[in-house]
Amino acid sequence: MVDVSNDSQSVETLRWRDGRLEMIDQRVLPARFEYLPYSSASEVAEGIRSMVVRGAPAIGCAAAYGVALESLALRQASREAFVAGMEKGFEVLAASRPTAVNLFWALKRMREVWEANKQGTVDEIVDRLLAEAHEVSAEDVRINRAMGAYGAALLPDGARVLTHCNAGALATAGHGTALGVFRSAVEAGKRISVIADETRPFLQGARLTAWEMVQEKIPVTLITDNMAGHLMSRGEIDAVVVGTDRVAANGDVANKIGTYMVAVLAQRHGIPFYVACPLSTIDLAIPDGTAIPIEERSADEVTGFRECQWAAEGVQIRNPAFDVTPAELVTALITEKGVVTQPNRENIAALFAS
Ligand SMILES: CSC[C@H]1O[C@H](OP(=O)(O)O)[C@H](O)[C@@H]1O
Repeated sequence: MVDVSNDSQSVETLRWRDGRLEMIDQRVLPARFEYLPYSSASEVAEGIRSMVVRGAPAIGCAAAYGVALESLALRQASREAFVAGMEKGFEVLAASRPTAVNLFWALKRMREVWEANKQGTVDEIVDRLLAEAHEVSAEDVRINRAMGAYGAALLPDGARVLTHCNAGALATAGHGTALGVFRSAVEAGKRISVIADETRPFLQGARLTAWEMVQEKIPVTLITDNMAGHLMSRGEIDAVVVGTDRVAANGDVANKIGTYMVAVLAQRHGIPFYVACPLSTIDLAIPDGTAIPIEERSADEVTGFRECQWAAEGVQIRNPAFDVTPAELVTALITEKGVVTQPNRENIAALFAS
């Protein structure tokens, strides 16, 4: 049992140690808890692509550090090689995964710092980029706590809340988005219990959400993905809270594959379906969910898990990693600026204007 049950924060998904980034290897949790070291943009990009780190906000934080690491790695290069290397670093990070908009939000933010400082000395550039990367992560935790407080107010004492995938501390720089709502509810004295979908094929629910909740002694029950409807029909689920990877301007929500099914079932049973959504995950440039790029991952994530392969040889495989829940199925978006009920183009735009 790893001791993460301290008062100040949940598990530290990413950390800066001795001039390099370290990230928890989420591919091997809960069997092993270990940090892997990163010293360049390309290494971080591979960590994002292979899901050492995953979850929209965590991906954004990792990418921000990837840019800062690249400037450190190029410190001794000629000015021309430094600039060329930095551009390559932005490019390789942007190509790591397509759906989570936080990746592109973070890279845009780091590029603004790069453009504003690239006439300065290399040391000045490195310092400014690293300071911004630290701020992206520190801000993420503050945002998650603000969002958590708004979300906690929506949950009645004793609520049994279903979540899908992992939108926890492991998907962020800390506290979590959907799981941040649960943490904030518990901090507010509410006796909520969590029902976690295992979330095939990468099993973020069984491996990550269950682990986070057990570590912090928040009651959690694991179910397979095909059980949610049955529990809802038996009145055993009071609310659903999930995270998101990208929300379109009209409120359509991209999230882990299987979320759409949960949303349809929730509507069928009159159960509120909430999406914990930092503003950094809303993409106003995308008009609706049909324009959100859906990542298709490798077949071997479906055919088995590590050494254990169960699918018939030669079978065709699909592995879309996300799906889109139409805005009309979303009861409310929970953001750091408040709760947006029945999200639509107008009230989302108003969020940014407020
Ligand atoms: C708080 S964002 C978490 C979000 O990211 C997950 O996807 P992945 O594990 O593939 O990065 C999933 O969609 C979660 O809801």
